[in-house]
Amino acid sequence: MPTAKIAPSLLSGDFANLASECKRMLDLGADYLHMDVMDGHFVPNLTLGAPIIKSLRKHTDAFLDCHLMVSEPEKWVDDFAKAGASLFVFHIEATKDAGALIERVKAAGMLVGIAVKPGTPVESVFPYAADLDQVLIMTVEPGFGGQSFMANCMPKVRALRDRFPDLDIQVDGGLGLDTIDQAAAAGANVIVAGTAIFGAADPRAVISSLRQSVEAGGKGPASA
Ligand SMILES: O=C(CO)[C@H](O)[C@H](O)COP(=O)(O)O
Repeated sequence: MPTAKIAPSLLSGDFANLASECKRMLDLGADYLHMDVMDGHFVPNLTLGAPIIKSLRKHTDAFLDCHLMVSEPEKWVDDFAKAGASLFVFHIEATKDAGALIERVKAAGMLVGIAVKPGTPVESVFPYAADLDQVLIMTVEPGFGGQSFMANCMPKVRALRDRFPDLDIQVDGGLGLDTIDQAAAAGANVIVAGTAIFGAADPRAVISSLRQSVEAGGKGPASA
C-alpha cells in the first residue's frame, strides 16, 4: 500500500490569499496542495488556470496536484508544465486519446493522473493504470465543494486497489472524519478534502486524523 498523502483542496480556501493559504496548509501537515481547475464547460463552475499556478509557484516549492476539470485537456499541457504544476490529472471523459495525452504530459516533465466521474466505470482506466502516477476516483459530481460523499463509488476504489496494489489512488469529494474510513478501507491513500479541513476549528487535527485512518486501512474511528 503506498503512503498516505493528504491534499487540502484550495477550492475551499481564500482565493484572495492563495499563497498564504497554501503555506498554512503545509504548516498544518498537508502533503499535496490540490488545485481545482474548472473551465465552466466540462463542469458548471469556473476557477483558476495556469497563470495562477505560475504565480503560486513563485511562493512555494510544494507539490501542486492539478485536477483539470476541463474539456480538451490537451490544450493546457504546456501551459501547466511551464507554470510549475507537479501532477497533471485529466478526466478520461474529456479526451479521445488518453494514451497520447499521458505521453505528452510525461514528456512535458509532469507526473500524470487520470480522473473518473462517479458514473464512469473504473475499468476505463485499467488499460492506462500501469503508466500513471495516480488515479482519481471522484466521490462527488465534479464542480463544487461541499457536496455529500458518494459511498457507492467505493467498489471502484476497491477494484482498482485489488488490481494495482502500488498505485496512488486519490478520492475527492465529501471526504472528512465521517467518511474517511470507508475510503481508506476500500484502498484509497491520497485524500482530497476541502470543507472538512478549511471549515474545521482544528484543521491540523483533521489532517492528522485523515492520515491515521489511511494508515490504519480505515479500521478504527477517525477523531479530531
Ligand atoms: O474537485 C472538487 C469539486 O469538483 C473538490 O476538490 C472537492 O469537492 C473537495 O471539496 P469538499 O471536500 O468540500 O467536497
